[in-house]
Amino acid sequence: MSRMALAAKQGGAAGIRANGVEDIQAIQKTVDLPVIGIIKRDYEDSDIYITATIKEVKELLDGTTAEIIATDATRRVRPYREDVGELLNMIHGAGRLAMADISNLDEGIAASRLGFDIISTTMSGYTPYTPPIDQPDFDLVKELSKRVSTPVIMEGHTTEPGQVVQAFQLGAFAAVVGGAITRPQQITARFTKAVDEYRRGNDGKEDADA
Ligand SMILES: CC(=O)N[C@H](C=O)[C@@H](O)[C@H](O)[C@H](O)COP(=O)(O)O
Repeated sequence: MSRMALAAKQGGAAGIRANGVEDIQAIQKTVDLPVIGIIKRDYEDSDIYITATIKEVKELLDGTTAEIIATDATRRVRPYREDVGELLNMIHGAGRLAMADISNLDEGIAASRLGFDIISTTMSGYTPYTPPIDQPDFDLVKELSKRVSTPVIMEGHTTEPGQVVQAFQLGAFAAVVGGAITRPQQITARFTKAVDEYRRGNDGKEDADA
């Protein structure tokens, strides 16, 4: 992951969002970009998995110097019924910035009021009450940017550079791009899917002409 981060820096990225203490440490040794740190961990009593509890916040604070800590700030019940405000206070108490991963406008406004420093559209399409999407949630970026003074980050489902430009046009402060940069399997599948669709549409005729 540190080499991925270096490649992203060489490509002009302004920051890195990374998962896990070990990877973040390696990334911070390799690049001098600001880091958004998260820990993804599953819990049995909750669907929340991005920096879900105080434990993960503590691990990130103790184990890394990530400038920003992101946590799921959706309205879903947290593991052990913890309060997101507690996680926020811990992050601020350690002098770091807190980023709220939300899925809709209400959650974004609530996170901004609670004192989060950054609101991100990360969870749109992933909560049971938001429709599945195959492109960034531009409406959410636009509405949030109008309604909160907190910086808004567009994150999730980005596949094209033009979508990042669109985010800025709609008022975003920044964009986090994941799989389109870091997941070769996902990138390859976009190409093979396009070819498969073409072949199906032509009923295999292009093979006959070849
Ligand atoms: C929902 C969830 O777990 N999102 C995660 C958040 O850290 C990552 O797996 C995503 O890669 C990231 O949000 C960027 O999104 P995309 O890879 O679509 O550009």
